[in-house]
Amino acid sequence: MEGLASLKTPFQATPFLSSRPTSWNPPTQLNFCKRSSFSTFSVRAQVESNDGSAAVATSGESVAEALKIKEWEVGMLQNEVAASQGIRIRRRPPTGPPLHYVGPFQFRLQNEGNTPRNILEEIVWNKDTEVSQIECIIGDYDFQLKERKPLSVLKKALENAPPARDFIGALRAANERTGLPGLIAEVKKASPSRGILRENFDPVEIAQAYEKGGAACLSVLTDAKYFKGSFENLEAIRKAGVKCPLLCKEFIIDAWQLYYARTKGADAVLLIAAVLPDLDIKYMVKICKLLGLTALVEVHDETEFDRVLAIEGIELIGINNRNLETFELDISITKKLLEGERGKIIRERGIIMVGESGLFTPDDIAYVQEAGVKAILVGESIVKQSDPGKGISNLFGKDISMG
Ligand SMILES: O=C(O)c1ccccc1NCC(=O)[C@H](O)[C@H](O)COP(=O)(O)O
Repeated sequence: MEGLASLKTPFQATPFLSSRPTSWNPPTQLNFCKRSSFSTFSVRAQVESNDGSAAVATSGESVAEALKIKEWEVGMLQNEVAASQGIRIRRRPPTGPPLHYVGPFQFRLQNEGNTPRNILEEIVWNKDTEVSQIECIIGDYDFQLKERKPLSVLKKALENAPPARDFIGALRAANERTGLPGLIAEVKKASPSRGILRENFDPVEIAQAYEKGGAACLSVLTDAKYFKGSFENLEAIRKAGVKCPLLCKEFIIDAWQLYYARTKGADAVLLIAAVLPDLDIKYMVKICKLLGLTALVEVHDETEFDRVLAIEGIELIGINNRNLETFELDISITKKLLEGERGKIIRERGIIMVGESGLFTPDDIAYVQEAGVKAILVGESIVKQSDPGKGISNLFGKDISMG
């Protein structure tokens, strides 16, 4: 550990939040990352030291470091805002910014708090790295979003995107046609809680089987690292002529992802209240409306549900029966959240409720329908079947296809 002290830069970010410590905790671990590809600016950056004195950085390296410090500060502010709304998921690791470079490696001294507290937090931290395209090795995984394009380029690409289709309309129509909750059938190869769900995974074939089997809409996993999904899958399903509207099942943390999803043919996106502060949800719901995307806002407990109900303009809310921090499944969560005053508000506003996760039998469907959902999101129980279309009739206990 002694040797690590010599890696410390004399300059650190000026603390701007009263609750934040003015210096880093003692390092417990050394993290090696591939050096990020900051361009070397010839501008001057001002960085303040712990004692408040300012220093001017002229080299590209120091500017890059100053930028990273600022980026880290923004992340910490996001964590504080989220925590004040009862959000347990921290947007970024609470470690200090990188402190030194040696050769092609960037050294970062880590605090004990740098370990994600649960799988959802790990996914979010990974997504933050992916989306901001900081090339980095996380464990043995070296990922970079292949197609990070500036927003101006994405906006241009929107002109050629296939038109957005009516996701809620499709769910309502299915519900009216069958008298059962409209099905959002999930195209998912793997998940953190269940591992590989289907070895022989052909997304287009599965999507077509779901459509034929009576699904109203599809949910397509696009996260690569934890779900073995991709935007190529989403695009391929859309291009294959599947008519069911498509939900891009992604961990959205940045509005850029909404534009990206739309250019790839998504009709709807998932916004997770356990991850996104209120202001982000409000802002993203507005962008979704501008893009013609439907926002499915997902909650898991009363606090999240009340936060979402306080936001105007939300038309589709999912109750996830799976606790994404512990993987625990309990379909009575749907019933619990829809009882009493909250259920009344939902009915008055005509919001469509979606029961998500852990639905395997006709009894499960009847239970959540009785609780008040007009739609369900189902993955495991149907994607694992050799014929996923047949999986749908098994799930409902009858054939719900159009015939
Ligand atoms: O399913 C997981 O392991 C998981 C872990 C962390 C974040 C999200 C996760 N799942 C997303 C979902 O909730 C499901 O894919 C979806 O609701 C379908 O659930 P199921 O029918 O139980 O496959």
